Amino acid sequence: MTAPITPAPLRLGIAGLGTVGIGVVRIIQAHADLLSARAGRPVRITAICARDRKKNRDADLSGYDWVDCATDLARRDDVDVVVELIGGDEGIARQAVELALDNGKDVVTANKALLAIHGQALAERAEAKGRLIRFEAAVAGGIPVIKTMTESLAGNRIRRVMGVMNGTCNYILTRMQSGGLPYAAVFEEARKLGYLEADPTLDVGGIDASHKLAILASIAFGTRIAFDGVEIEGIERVSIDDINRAADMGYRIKLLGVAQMTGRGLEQRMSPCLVPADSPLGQLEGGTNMVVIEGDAVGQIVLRGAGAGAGPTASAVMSDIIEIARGVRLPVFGQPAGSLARTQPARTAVPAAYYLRLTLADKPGALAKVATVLGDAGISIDRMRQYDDEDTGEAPVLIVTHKTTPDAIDHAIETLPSTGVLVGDPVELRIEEV
Ligand SMILES: NC(=O)C1=CN([C@@H]2O[C@H](COP(=O)(O)OP(=O)(O)OC[C@H]3O[C@@H](n4cnc5c(N)ncnc54)[C@H](OP(=O)(O)O)[C@@H]3O)[C@@H](O)[C@H]2O)C=CC1
Ligand SMILES: N[C@@H](CCO)C(=O)O
Repeated sequence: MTAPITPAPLRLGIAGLGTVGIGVVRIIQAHADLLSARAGRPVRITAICARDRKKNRDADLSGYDWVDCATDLARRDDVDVVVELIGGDEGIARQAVELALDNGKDVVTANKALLAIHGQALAERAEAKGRLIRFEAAVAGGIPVIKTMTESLAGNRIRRVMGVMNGTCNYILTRMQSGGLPYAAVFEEARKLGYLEADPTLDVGGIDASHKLAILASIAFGTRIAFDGVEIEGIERVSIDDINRAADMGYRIKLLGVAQMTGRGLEQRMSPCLVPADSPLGQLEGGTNMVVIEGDAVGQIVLRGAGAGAGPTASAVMSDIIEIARGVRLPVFGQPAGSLARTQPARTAVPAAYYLRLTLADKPGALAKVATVLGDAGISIDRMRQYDDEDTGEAPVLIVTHKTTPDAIDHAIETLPSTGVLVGDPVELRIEEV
């Protein structure tokens, strides 16, 4: 009698044993049988790598070979897939990924920065070598948005992709609202909770979310990743006054990414926007992410879930590993890299309503002068509220416009100081239809 043939295991080399890396190790250790059944073959870690070998990682790593340099994983014969969980768009992460592809290994990564900057070159490299790069965890953590777009929605022409893709910013904005706290205080709170990236500008400056948006736009529109084409504004200038006054008008402020293809080119913008408080995006609390995809056949899809953290992010990494173990082989961005179109970046021209917060000198005719500037720019006022000046001699005024163009708003903002009635700079935020 012949013994049953055991399928060859898929052998992993894991580079990076931090939040996500250890999360992956834990899932593989806890669910070995389940993974094997679903993948059709065992999934094994053969070698691991991090910076500090002596660090207590609260996990049993004794069964795996330790290598001192991540590129060594890419050189090993007993590694089929290099799982890059170090981070950063340059340095060792990039070297390990490139070497892995060159040495005939597939790559799984959660590294949105690397993909946003070098995604096209890496995809071409992978395809030239007949290898894969999978990156479900790179966008919106545990939310399965990459597979949804490349597989489930492959029959659609995508009209628009938008969403909240940075949990830290959403935490800060919702916490400012719930606690009535200023930005600086909540920023400090987020730092103490360990929510901020080592370089916090990546979060609050909107860069991390823009990396993710650029990746989604490439898949959605069949275009080469164009991170440079994202118009980026972070949340640093969002004040507690804006949070409160937007709430008065029935809105929430979110760091919102929007990508859509227009006749003029690809619009990609990441900026604080107002959304209706009762909309799914408006109700998104804390570190949760949400991605909204609009396809011509399917209509609107809303995906919501944890955008970060060991479990959710490792869950997404595992989905890629199982996909490779099953033998599913898809082009990196959903179609061959050579067929991805070059695009022109296009500045947003889609009309929207706008929120304007102005502080005026509290004197006769001040409001009339503002109304004249707006009228001359072709901007019609929908709603307006003047707040108590508390004897300061100043009048805080909030205006919600009817839909108008970004050019008209820019023109009005440039012209308003010439009225001589403005105290400080006006604040202008787009109100996004969702
Ligand atoms: N944390 C999250 O929730 C999410 C993270 N990601 C992405 O996942 C990736 C990993 O993130 P995360 O786990 O949070 O990061 P961590 O900072 O927690 O872990 C990074 C790991 O990389 C190791 N490392 C750093 N430099 C080197 C080096 N030169 N050689 C070998 N190893 C090195 C570190 O080693 P040591 O431990 O010894 O210092 C550490 O184990 C990043 O690309 C991140 O953007 C994506 C979605 C969510
Ligand atoms: N800094 C990121 C981590 C997940 O990508 C966030 O806050 O969403």
